[in-house]
Amino acid sequence: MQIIETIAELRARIADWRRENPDGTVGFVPTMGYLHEGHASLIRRSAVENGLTIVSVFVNPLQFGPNEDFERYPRDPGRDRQVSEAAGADLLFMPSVAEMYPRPTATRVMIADLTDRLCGASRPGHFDGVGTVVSKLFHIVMPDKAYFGLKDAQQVAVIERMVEDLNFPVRIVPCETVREPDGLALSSRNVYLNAEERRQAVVLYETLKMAEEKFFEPGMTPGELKAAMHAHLKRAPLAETDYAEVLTWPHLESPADIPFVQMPPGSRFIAALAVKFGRTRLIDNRLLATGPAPAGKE
Ligand SMILES: Nc1ncnc2c1ncn2[C@@H]1O[C@H](COP(=O)(O)OP(=O)(O)OP(=O)(O)O)[C@@H](O)[C@H]1O
Ligand SMILES: CC(C)(CO)[C@@H](O)C(=O)[O-]
Ligand code: BAL
Repeated sequence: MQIIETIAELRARIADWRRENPDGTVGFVPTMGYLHEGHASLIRRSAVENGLTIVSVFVNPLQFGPNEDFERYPRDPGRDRQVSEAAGADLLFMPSVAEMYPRPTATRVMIADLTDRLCGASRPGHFDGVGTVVSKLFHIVMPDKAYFGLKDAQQVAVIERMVEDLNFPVRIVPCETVREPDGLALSSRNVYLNAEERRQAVVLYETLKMAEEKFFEPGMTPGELKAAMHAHLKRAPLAETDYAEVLTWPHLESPADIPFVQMPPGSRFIAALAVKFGRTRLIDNRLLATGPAPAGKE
Protein backbone atom coordinates (compact mmCIF):
# COMPACT_ATOMS: atom_id res chain seq x y z
CA MET A 1 0.00 0.00 0.00
CA GLN A 2 1.28 3.44 -0.90
CA ILE A 3 0.74 6.50 1.27
CA ILE A 4 0.16 9.70 -0.66
CA GLU A 5 -0.09 13.24 0.67
CA THR A 6 -0.55 15.38 -2.43
CA ILE A 7 -3.35 15.65 -4.95
CA ALA A 8 -0.87 15.73 -7.85
CA GLU A 9 0.77 12.47 -6.82
CA LEU A 10 -2.54 10.73 -6.19
CA ARG A 11 -3.79 11.76 -9.63
CA ALA A 12 -0.56 10.52 -11.23
CA ARG A 13 -0.74 7.10 -9.47
CA ILE A 14 -4.39 6.65 -10.47
CA ALA A 15 -3.66 7.67 -14.08
CA ASP A 16 -0.78 5.15 -14.23
CA TRP A 17 -3.01 2.40 -12.88
CA ARG A 18 -5.82 3.21 -15.30
CA ARG A 19 -3.39 3.14 -18.23
CA GLU A 20 -2.14 -0.31 -17.20
CA ASN A 21 -5.65 -1.59 -16.33
CA PRO A 22 -7.97 -0.12 -18.95
CA ASP A 23 -10.86 -2.39 -17.95
CA GLY A 24 -10.30 -2.14 -14.18
CA THR A 25 -12.51 -0.23 -11.76
CA VAL A 26 -11.48 2.13 -8.98
CA GLY A 27 -13.21 1.93 -5.59
CA PHE A 28 -13.02 4.81 -3.12
CA VAL A 29 -13.63 4.91 0.64
CA PRO A 30 -13.64 8.47 2.06
CA THR A 31 -13.10 8.67 5.84
CA MET A 32 -12.05 10.99 8.62
CA GLY A 33 -9.60 8.42 9.97
CA TYR A 34 -9.17 6.79 13.38
CA LEU A 35 -10.17 3.74 11.43
CA HIS A 36 -12.12 0.89 12.98
CA GLU A 37 -13.80 -2.30 11.84
CA GLY A 38 -16.69 -0.32 10.28
CA HIS A 39 -14.26 1.45 7.95
CA ALA A 40 -12.42 -1.83 7.35
CA SER A 41 -15.65 -3.47 6.16
CA LEU A 42 -16.06 -0.72 3.53
CA ILE A 43 -12.43 -1.08 2.42
CA ARG A 44 -12.68 -4.89 2.21
CA ARG A 45 -15.82 -4.62 0.10
CA SER A 46 -14.17 -2.16 -2.25
CA ALA A 47 -11.10 -4.42 -2.53
CA VAL A 48 -13.31 -7.36 -3.52
CA GLU A 49 -15.29 -5.33 -6.06
CA ASN A 50 -12.51 -3.25 -7.68
CA GLY A 51 -9.00 -3.56 -9.06
CA LEU A 52 -7.77 -0.47 -7.20
CA THR A 53 -8.99 0.66 -3.78
CA ILE A 54 -8.25 4.17 -2.53
CA VAL A 55 -8.92 5.24 1.06
CA SER A 56 -8.82 8.89 2.09
CA VAL A 57 -8.22 10.08 5.64
CA PHE A 58 -9.05 13.74 6.04
CA VAL A 59 -10.67 15.47 8.99
CA ASN A 60 -12.56 18.07 7.01
CA PRO A 61 -12.77 21.37 8.91
CA LEU A 62 -15.59 22.58 6.66
CA GLN A 63 -18.11 20.10 8.06
CA PHE A 64 -17.56 20.98 11.73
CA GLY A 65 -19.50 23.75 13.45
CA PRO A 66 -17.59 26.38 15.50
CA ASN A 67 -18.40 24.65 18.81
CA GLU A 68 -17.87 21.11 17.56
CA ASP A 69 -14.95 18.74 18.02
CA PHE A 70 -12.70 19.47 15.00
CA GLU A 71 -9.64 20.15 17.18
CA ARG A 72 -10.04 17.15 19.44
CA TYR A 73 -11.35 14.71 16.81
CA PRO A 74 -9.30 11.51 17.37
CA ARG A 75 -6.35 11.07 15.02
CA ASP A 76 -3.96 8.12 14.69
CA PRO A 77 -2.22 7.95 11.30
CA GLY A 78 -0.22 4.84 12.27
CA ARG A 79 -3.35 2.88 13.04
CA ASP A 80 -5.02 4.23 9.88
CA ARG A 81 -2.12 2.82 7.83
CA GLN A 82 -2.36 -0.59 9.49
CA VAL A 83 -6.15 -0.90 9.21
CA SER A 84 -6.22 0.29 5.57
CA GLU A 85 -3.45 -2.04 4.49
CA ALA A 86 -4.86 -5.08 6.33
CA ALA A 87 -8.30 -4.45 4.77
CA GLY A 88 -6.84 -4.38 1.25
CA ALA A 89 -6.39 -0.70 0.34
CA ASP A 90 -3.88 0.01 -2.44
CA LEU A 91 -3.49 3.76 -1.95
CA LEU A 92 -4.00 5.74 1.26
CA PHE A 93 -4.53 9.44 0.63
CA MET A 94 -3.72 11.57 3.71
CA PRO A 95 -3.71 15.22 2.62
CA SER A 96 -3.12 18.15 4.97
CA VAL A 97 -5.73 20.88 5.37
CA ALA A 98 -3.42 23.19 3.34
CA GLU A 99 -3.31 20.64 0.51
CA MET A 100 -7.11 20.37 0.34
CA TYR A 101 -7.82 24.06 1.05
CA PRO A 102 -4.76 26.12 0.01
CA ARG A 103 -6.92 29.20 0.48
CA PRO A 104 -10.40 29.71 1.93
CA THR A 105 -12.73 28.02 -0.51
CA ALA A 106 -15.14 30.46 -2.14
CA THR A 107 -17.11 27.62 -3.69
CA ARG A 108 -19.48 25.40 -1.73
CA VAL A 109 -21.66 22.52 -2.80
CA MET A 110 -24.94 23.11 -1.03
CA ILE A 111 -27.51 20.35 -1.13
CA ALA A 112 -30.74 22.22 -0.50
CA ASP A 113 -33.05 19.23 -0.07
CA LEU A 114 -32.79 16.61 2.71
CA THR A 115 -30.41 18.69 4.83
CA ASP A 116 -32.74 20.80 7.01
CA ARG A 117 -33.66 17.88 9.25
CA LEU A 118 -32.00 15.22 11.45
CA CYS A 119 -28.23 15.93 11.64
CA GLY A 120 -28.60 18.86 9.24
CA ALA A 121 -30.90 20.63 11.72
CA SER A 122 -28.59 19.96 14.69
CA ARG A 123 -25.41 20.79 12.75
CA PRO A 124 -26.11 23.82 10.52
CA GLY A 125 -23.76 23.89 7.50
CA HIS A 126 -22.53 20.34 8.16
CA PHE A 127 -23.82 18.88 4.90
CA ASP A 128 -22.49 21.83 2.85
CA GLY A 129 -19.08 20.90 4.23
CA VAL A 130 -19.62 17.23 3.43
CA GLY A 131 -20.95 17.98 -0.08
CA THR A 132 -18.01 20.29 -0.80
CA VAL A 133 -15.26 17.92 0.36
CA VAL A 134 -16.86 14.84 -1.20
CA SER A 135 -17.17 16.73 -4.51
CA LYS A 136 -13.49 17.69 -4.32
CA LEU A 137 -12.50 14.12 -3.47
CA PHE A 138 -14.63 12.70 -6.29
CA HIS A 139 -12.99 15.10 -8.75
CA ILE A 140 -9.53 14.16 -7.50
CA VAL A 141 -10.06 10.37 -7.39
CA MET A 142 -12.69 9.96 -10.12
CA PRO A 143 -13.78 6.58 -8.70
CA ASP A 144 -16.16 4.16 -10.38
CA LYS A 145 -17.69 3.27 -7.02
CA ALA A 146 -17.66 5.01 -3.63
CA TYR A 147 -18.47 3.24 -0.38
CA PHE A 148 -20.42 4.92 2.44
CA GLY A 149 -21.69 3.49 5.71
CA LEU A 150 -25.39 3.45 6.53
CA LYS A 151 -24.62 4.46 10.11
CA ASP A 152 -24.53 7.93 8.53
CA ALA A 153 -27.73 7.22 6.59
CA GLN A 154 -28.64 10.87 5.98
CA GLN A 155 -25.16 11.37 4.51
CA VAL A 156 -25.83 8.47 2.10
CA ALA A 157 -29.15 10.02 1.03
CA VAL A 158 -27.58 13.48 0.61
CA ILE A 159 -24.57 12.21 -1.36
CA GLU A 160 -26.79 10.09 -3.61
CA ARG A 161 -28.87 13.17 -4.32
CA MET A 162 -25.78 15.28 -5.04
CA VAL A 163 -24.36 12.63 -7.38
CA GLU A 164 -27.66 12.47 -9.25
CA ASP A 165 -28.12 16.26 -9.42
CA LEU A 166 -24.55 16.97 -10.56
CA ASN A 167 -24.07 13.87 -12.76
CA PHE A 168 -21.00 12.56 -11.00
CA PRO A 169 -20.03 9.38 -12.90
CA VAL A 170 -19.80 7.31 -9.72
CA ARG A 171 -21.95 4.63 -8.15
CA ILE A 172 -22.62 5.10 -4.44
CA VAL A 173 -22.52 1.82 -2.53
CA PRO A 174 -24.31 1.98 0.86
CA CYS A 175 -22.83 -0.48 3.37
CA GLU A 176 -24.30 -2.09 6.49
CA THR A 177 -23.44 -0.74 9.94
CA VAL A 178 -20.84 -2.76 11.85
CA ARG A 179 -21.56 -3.06 15.59
CA GLU A 180 -19.94 -3.95 18.89
CA PRO A 181 -21.11 -7.25 20.43
CA ASP A 182 -23.71 -5.36 22.55
CA GLY A 183 -25.09 -3.59 19.45
CA LEU A 184 -23.43 -0.15 19.74
CA ALA A 185 -22.53 1.06 16.24
CA LEU A 186 -18.78 1.41 15.81
CA SER A 187 -17.84 5.08 15.57
CA SER A 188 -14.58 6.96 15.97
CA ARG A 189 -16.31 9.15 18.54
CA ASN A 190 -17.03 6.16 20.83
CA VAL A 191 -13.52 6.73 22.18
CA TYR A 192 -14.77 9.89 23.93
CA LEU A 193 -17.16 7.87 26.16
CA ASN A 194 -16.23 7.10 29.76
CA ALA A 195 -17.03 3.63 31.14
CA GLU A 196 -20.51 4.50 32.41
CA GLU A 197 -21.44 6.42 29.24
CA ARG A 198 -20.21 3.49 27.16
CA ARG A 199 -22.40 1.11 29.19
CA GLN A 200 -25.46 3.31 28.68
CA ALA A 201 -24.73 4.01 25.00
CA VAL A 202 -26.27 0.66 24.10
CA VAL A 203 -29.60 2.45 24.58
CA LEU A 204 -29.41 3.66 20.95
CA TYR A 205 -29.30 0.12 19.61
CA GLU A 206 -31.93 -1.12 22.07
CA THR A 207 -34.28 1.75 21.19
CA LEU A 208 -33.97 0.95 17.49
CA LYS A 209 -34.51 -2.76 18.12
CA MET A 210 -37.64 -1.90 20.10
CA ALA A 211 -38.74 0.42 17.27
CA GLU A 212 -38.39 -2.36 14.72
CA GLU A 213 -40.52 -4.69 16.85
CA LYS A 214 -43.21 -2.05 17.42
CA PHE A 215 -43.19 -1.13 13.72
CA PHE A 216 -44.83 -4.48 13.01
CA GLU A 217 -47.50 -4.13 15.74
CA PRO A 218 -51.04 -3.73 14.35
CA GLY A 219 -52.23 -0.12 14.45
CA MET A 220 -48.77 1.39 15.14
CA THR A 221 -48.40 4.85 13.56
CA PRO A 222 -45.24 6.90 12.87
CA GLY A 223 -46.19 9.37 15.63
CA GLU A 224 -46.65 6.60 18.20
CA LEU A 225 -43.38 4.99 17.18
CA LYS A 226 -41.52 8.27 17.55
CA ALA A 227 -43.03 8.77 21.03
CA ALA A 228 -42.02 5.22 22.00
CA MET A 229 -38.45 5.92 20.88
CA HIS A 230 -38.27 9.11 22.96
CA ALA A 231 -39.63 7.23 25.99
CA HIS A 232 -37.20 4.33 25.56
CA LEU A 233 -34.18 6.64 25.39
CA LYS A 234 -35.07 7.93 28.88
CA ARG A 235 -34.00 4.54 30.26
CA ALA A 236 -30.41 5.77 30.04
CA PRO A 237 -30.10 8.56 32.63
CA LEU A 238 -26.97 10.01 31.01
CA ALA A 239 -28.54 10.16 27.52
CA GLU A 240 -29.75 13.51 26.25
CA THR A 241 -31.87 13.08 23.13
CA ASP A 242 -30.96 15.38 20.24
CA TYR A 243 -33.53 13.81 17.92
CA ALA A 244 -35.56 10.63 17.57
CA GLU A 245 -37.42 10.60 14.28
CA VAL A 246 -39.37 8.35 11.95
CA LEU A 247 -39.15 9.60 8.35
CA THR A 248 -39.61 8.15 4.90
CA TRP A 249 -36.51 6.60 3.32
CA PRO A 250 -34.69 7.83 1.28
CA HIS A 251 -36.61 11.13 0.90
CA LEU A 252 -36.56 11.87 4.65
CA GLU A 253 -40.10 13.26 4.69
CA SER A 254 -42.58 13.13 7.57
CA PRO A 255 -44.96 10.26 6.82
CA ALA A 256 -48.74 10.52 7.14
CA ASP A 257 -49.66 9.56 10.71
CA ILE A 258 -51.73 6.53 9.76
CA PRO A 259 -50.99 2.94 10.81
CA PHE A 260 -48.00 1.46 8.99
CA VAL A 261 -50.16 -1.55 8.04
CA GLN A 262 -52.37 0.77 5.98
CA MET A 263 -49.43 1.96 3.92
CA PRO A 264 -48.51 0.26 0.63
CA PRO A 265 -46.32 -2.84 1.05
CA GLY A 266 -42.68 -1.97 0.51
CA SER A 267 -43.02 1.59 1.93
CA ARG A 268 -39.63 2.42 3.42
CA PHE A 269 -38.82 4.39 6.56
CA ILE A 270 -35.88 5.33 8.69
CA ALA A 271 -35.98 5.35 12.48
CA ALA A 272 -33.10 7.68 13.31
CA LEU A 273 -31.48 8.78 16.57
CA ALA A 274 -28.91 11.30 17.72
CA VAL A 275 -28.10 11.16 21.42
CA LYS A 276 -25.59 13.08 23.49
CA PHE A 277 -23.60 11.64 26.36
CA GLY A 278 -21.95 14.70 27.84
CA ARG A 279 -20.22 16.37 24.88
CA THR A 280 -20.24 13.17 22.80
CA ARG A 281 -22.93 12.97 20.15
CA LEU A 282 -23.74 9.52 18.78
CA ILE A 283 -26.04 8.62 15.89
CA ASP A 284 -27.65 5.39 14.74
CA ASN A 285 -30.64 4.32 12.70
CA ARG A 286 -32.65 1.39 11.40
CA LEU A 287 -34.23 1.12 7.95
CA LEU A 288 -37.73 -0.34 8.04
CA ALA A 289 -40.13 -1.48 5.31
CA THR A 290 -43.82 -2.35 5.36
CA GLY A 291 -45.02 -5.54 3.79
CA PRO A 292 -44.58 -9.13 4.79
CA ALA A 293 -42.71 -9.13 8.13
CA PRO A 294 -39.18 -10.52 7.88
CA ALA A 295 -38.61 -14.06 9.17
CA GLY A 296 -39.01 -14.24 12.95
CA LYS A 297 -41.17 -11.12 13.18
CA GLU A 298 -44.59 -12.69 12.50
N1 LIG B 1 -19.96 1.24 12.26
C1 LIG B 1 -19.85 1.49 10.98
N2 LIG B 1 -20.21 0.57 10.06
C2 LIG B 1 -20.10 0.83 8.74
N3 LIG B 1 -19.63 1.98 8.23
C3 LIG B 1 -19.25 2.93 9.10
C4 LIG B 1 -19.34 2.74 10.51
N4 LIG B 1 -18.87 3.85 11.12
C5 LIG B 1 -18.54 4.72 10.15
N5 LIG B 1 -18.75 4.17 8.93
C6 LIG B 1 -18.58 4.81 7.64
O1 LIG B 1 -17.23 5.13 7.41
C7 LIG B 1 -17.16 6.31 6.62
C8 LIG B 1 -16.26 7.29 7.27
O2 LIG B 1 -16.87 7.71 8.48
P1 LIG B 1 -16.13 8.47 9.64
O3 LIG B 1 -14.67 8.50 9.35
O4 LIG B 1 -16.83 9.73 9.95
O5 LIG B 1 -16.26 7.44 10.84
P2 LIG B 1 -17.19 7.41 12.07
O6 LIG B 1 -16.77 6.29 12.90
O7 LIG B 1 -18.60 7.52 11.58
O8 LIG B 1 -16.78 8.70 12.81
P3 LIG B 1 -17.68 9.67 13.63
O9 LIG B 1 -17.47 9.25 15.01
O10 LIG B 1 -17.04 10.92 13.19
O11 LIG B 1 -19.08 9.61 13.18
C9 LIG B 1 -18.58 6.84 6.49
O12 LIG B 1 -19.11 6.43 5.23
C10 LIG B 1 -19.28 6.15 7.62
O13 LIG B 1 -20.66 5.99 7.42
C1 LIG C 1 -17.67 11.43 3.92
C2 LIG C 1 -16.68 12.12 4.83
C3 LIG C 1 -15.33 11.43 4.78
C4 LIG C 1 -16.49 13.56 4.31
O1 LIG C 1 -15.59 14.25 5.11
C5 LIG C 1 -17.21 12.19 6.27
O2 LIG C 1 -18.39 12.90 6.35
C6 LIG C 1 -17.34 10.84 6.91
O3 LIG C 1 -16.32 10.35 7.39
O4 LIG C 1 -18.45 10.25 6.93
N1 BAL D 1 -19.37 10.50 10.13
C1 BAL D 1 -19.87 11.77 9.69
C2 BAL D 1 -18.85 12.85 9.79
C3 BAL D 1 -19.06 13.82 10.91
O1 BAL D 1 -19.65 13.46 11.94
O2 BAL D 1 -18.64 14.97 10.76
